[in-house]
Order: sequence, then C-alpha cells, then structure tokens
Amino acid sequence: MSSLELRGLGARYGRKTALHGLDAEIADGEFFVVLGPSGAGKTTTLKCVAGLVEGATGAVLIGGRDMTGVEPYERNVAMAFESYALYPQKTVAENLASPLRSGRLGTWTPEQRGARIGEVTRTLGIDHLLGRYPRELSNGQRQRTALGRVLVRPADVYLLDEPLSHLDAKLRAAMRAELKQLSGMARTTTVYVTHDYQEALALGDRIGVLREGRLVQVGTPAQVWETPADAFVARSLGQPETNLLEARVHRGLATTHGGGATVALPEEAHGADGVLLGLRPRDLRIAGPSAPPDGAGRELTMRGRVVLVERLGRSRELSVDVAGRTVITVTDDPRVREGDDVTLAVAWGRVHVFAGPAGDGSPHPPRVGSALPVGGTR
Ligand SMILES: Nc1ncnc2c1ncn2[C@@H]1O[C@H](COP(=O)(O)OP(=O)(O)OP(=O)(O)O)[C@@H](O)[C@H]1O
Repeated sequence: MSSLELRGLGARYGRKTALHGLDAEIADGEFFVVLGPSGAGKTTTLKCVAGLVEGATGAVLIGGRDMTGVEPYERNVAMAFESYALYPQKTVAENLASPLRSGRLGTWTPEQRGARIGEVTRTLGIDHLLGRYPRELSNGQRQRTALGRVLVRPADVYLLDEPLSHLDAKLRAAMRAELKQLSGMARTTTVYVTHDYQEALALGDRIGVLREGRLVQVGTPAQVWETPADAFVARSLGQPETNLLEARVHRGLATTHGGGATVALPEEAHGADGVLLGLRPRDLRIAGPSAPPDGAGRELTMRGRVVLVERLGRSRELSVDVAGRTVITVTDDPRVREGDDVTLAVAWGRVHVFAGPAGDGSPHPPRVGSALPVGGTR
C-alpha cells in the first residue's frame, strides 16, 4: 500500500514561507493534481515529499510510514523535474534503461527491461527515437524522455512537475489521454503538478488548488468546477475566466452595480454588505426567439448590448455591456454582431455567490452557495 499523507507540511526559504502547513490524504493508486499559479509552492510540495527540502516541518507518510529522517533515495519515490536531466553521452534507450539497472529496484532481465521501455516509449510517442542522443532531440522530445526515465521504474509514488509543459497544445492533449492508460501509472500513487486547469480537470482523480502556500480546496474535478471554494478558485478554472459582478445586498436580495441583475441570496449571505456573483462565460447563453428565456423563472436573465465579438476557434467570445458592466460569454451562433441587443440567460444554480466583494476584506471571497430566483423557489 502506498498511500501518501501530508500532515501540516511546512517549508521556508530563509524568511520566506513557501508552504503554510498542508494537510492532504492521497489514496493508494490515486492521481492527485496540484493546481496553482507560479510561485504557489507546487514544486516545493513535491520536493518535500521527495525529502529534498532542508528544514521542512510537519510530516510526510508514505504507505503509513513517517518519512521524517528517511533519505530521499530510500523513500522509493520517482520525481520528474520540469528541467529535464538526461545523460548527454547516452542514447534515449540507454537513458531509459539506467534506472532499471541500478539494482535497487530488483533484477530485470533484458527482456523485461525491453518490454517496459517499449511500453513507456510507445505511450510517450518516442519509440522511434531510441537510438538518438539528447542533443539530437527537440525540447518536447527531451521532456518526454525525461518523463519516460521516471515512469519506467516502479515506485511507490510518482512526483511529476509540469511534465508536459514543453509540448505544443495538440501533443499535450494527446499525451494527457495516453498517460493515464500507461500500466503502472494507473496503479501508482501520483502527484502531478500543473498550472493548466484543463490538464488538472482531465487528469486528476482529485485536484488540490494551491494558493500562496495553502491548499484552498481539495476535491474531484466536478466538485472544484461546480462548487469552487472561493472566487480565486473559480477564476483559476475555465477560459475565458469566470465573470465576477459586484452586487449590493438589501433584504436578502443582491443587485449588481448598475442594476443589470437582481437575485435572491442563500441565507448565509443575507448579512453581507455586498457579494460577488460569479458567472462562467459558458454557462451563459444568448436567449433568442428560437431559445427564449425560461418562462417558469428557472433562469436569471439580463439585458445587454454586444460591444465586442472575438473569434475563439469555432465559437465566438462576446463582451456584453450589461448596465455598464462587461459580461463575457461564449456562443456558437454566428449571427450575433457587435451592437446587437441581447438577453443573457443562466440557470440560477449556476450563479455562484461569493460573500464580500474583492478589496473589501478578504481578497478571495468564499463561495456561500448559488443564487435563488427573486420571489420564488428554485
Ligand atoms: N531555493 C529557493 N530559495 C528561495 N526562495 C525559493 C526557492 N525555491 C522557491 N522559492 C520561493 O518559494 C515559493 C514557492 O516556490 P515553488 O517553486 O514551490 O512554486 P511553484 O508553484 O512550483 O512555481 P512555478 O509554477 O513558477 O514553478 C516562491 O515564492 C519561490 O520564489
């Protein structure tokens, strides 16, 4: 069993605190993604698990065993760094074989080694490069070889630091799909670090969102997507970013500045002076004659004027002026033009309510629930 547990994990670099006591329980075989912006402490988290941070506090348990005082090479973790380390004088095949030759991992027959290397290199799409030297590879190929070096060896925990960052978008998407299929990967507890929310949603059994050295939310991709813990988490997932509209609260109702929309609030938000309403651009739709707003009041509707249309591949990103506030939405309808008056509609349950506007107390207002219809029930 190779579960991984972090108990109050802390790390400092001089006077700078990089991790403020992380707690997480990662199950045996789980694929756990740490998502966060640059500087959040993602790499430091992995290094602490590997035993590479001096003076780390708290505890790391692997398979229930406290790793405090256990040397990095005795932890049986395999870590891939963003900057790839390969032996320049060895071919790709030799680079991949070397971890299996070290003896610490049991004895591998040449056939077993060949089979494992074949499986990993086919998954990573580098099986045609086995005879090349690192200097003869592109950055993306080098990165995949470095990842291969980690994945060939059986370990209790894989620690992967942005392993796909040097690949182009198409290859990243293809590799994402392949990675989880790799046998060994499917069974080995993995902590995967990224700042790419799509990668996190696609790969993670669960996602831990890291901000300024704190895990601010841990949950399945669906939980983090549907009920973001705060406005920061909501903005971290999704492109275009979640719209945040400031609203004043009066008698359980919130009205956006400018009066473009009014919603009823869940009870937890009644005491707030103000709230932020979070609207994902893809949750908003343009209500038109063919798809009128829901007459039963199951949707919030807002009137606005399209001020900008930008192409996003097949769809279009619209900036809509709603009573002086810009609301971004995405549509596949090619007929919408700049200057059009439109009605935006969104299901009440998809209107996230965050307590307190940004800049007014907490810089990251927590989510307190979703909006309710005015004067009715959902
Ligand atoms: N060796 C170091 N000395 C001093 N400060 C450091 C050191 N390594 C990291 N830090 C600081 O600790 C914080 C966390 O760094 P870390 O590398 O863990 O972040 P990250 O989330 O992995 O960022 P990125 O996505 O940019 O790699 C940052 O503020 C960083 O500047």
